[in-house]
Amino acid sequence: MSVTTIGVFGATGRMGQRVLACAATDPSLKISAAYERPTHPAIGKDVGEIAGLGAIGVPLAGEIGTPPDVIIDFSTPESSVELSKVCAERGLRLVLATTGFSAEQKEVITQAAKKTAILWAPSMSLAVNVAMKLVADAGRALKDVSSGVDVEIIERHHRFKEDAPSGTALKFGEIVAQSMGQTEHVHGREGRIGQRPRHEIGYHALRTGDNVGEHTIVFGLMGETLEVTVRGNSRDSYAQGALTAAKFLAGRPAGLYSMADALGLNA
Ligand SMILES: NC(=O)C1=CN([C@@H]2O[C@H](COP(=O)(O)OP(=O)(O)OC[C@H]3O[C@@H](n4cnc5c(N)ncnc54)[C@H](OP(=O)(O)O)[C@@H]3O)[C@@H](O)[C@H]2O)C=CC1
Ligand SMILES: O=C(O)C1=N[C@H](C(=O)O)C[C@H](O)C1
Repeated sequence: MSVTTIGVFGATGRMGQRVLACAATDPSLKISAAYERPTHPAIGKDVGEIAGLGAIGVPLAGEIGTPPDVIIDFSTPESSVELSKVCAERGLRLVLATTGFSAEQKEVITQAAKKTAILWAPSMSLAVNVAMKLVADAGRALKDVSSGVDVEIIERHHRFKEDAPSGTALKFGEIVAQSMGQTEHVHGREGRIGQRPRHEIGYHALRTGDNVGEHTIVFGLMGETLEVTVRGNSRDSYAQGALTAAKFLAGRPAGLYSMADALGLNA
């Protein structure tokens, strides 16, 4: 059996710890490194201890020393962008799961993927990526309904989330616009007086408690409503997806890959 070595960037965060925990039980993976910012108070401590797994012999590092086969990143937009530049310079493969990028930051990542293999997805979840296919199909089927179809996207996440709407909600909106042709993306309805125009997609973000992530795409027709909903029950859905992505990416040439590639959903 071939073994893929991974390094986890943002290792002490909510997602970083679940990635470490899931990887530790997978014999086809070896955790060889874990990173945080160089000034992080836990630098040098065993990351297994930090993640509640017991010691695994991997100290938390502030920089990339001997590189793993693939780095998995769940951190912040600023640190992810810097990481993508380092990966491009050193030819390191990167699973990039962070969300909340500006247009300029997205361009830096896109350029980095010309020099190394980057799998970039706002959701590593299998169910979410299958839902993306369903939503594209629904959009194509409903695009020409003469009385019009209104699309609104509702997402719910935990109170600690720092970006809104979620990267996944924005991706769902992109997919809907590609399949149906809406030209405007509207966030909330306050101050929007008058009837709803047809050419917009509405986004609504809720932040409550410890919700690990829910997305509902509402297609409102005259006389009926179609909704596609995905609910995360545990962060392990994203962590397992990121590990699948790392195994897929190992040994790949430079380029920008998606979760649909890793899951074989493009076939
Ligand atoms: N694609 C997907 O499937 C998913 C994506 N996400 C996204 O992943 C990101 C992280 O989420 P979550 O784990 O909840 O967030 P957390 O805030 O819990 O974790 C982020 C971690 O990144 C660390 N970090 C910050 N700066 C650096 C740096 N320069 N170098 C290394 N590490 C750094 C933080 O450290 P410190 O605390 O010191 O700042 C923290 O430990 C978010 O953008 C989220 O939206 C989340 C779930 C699923
Ligand atoms: O911050 C989170 O938690 C999540 N973020 C991602 C997003 O912004 O889409 C993915 C998932 O929904 C969890």
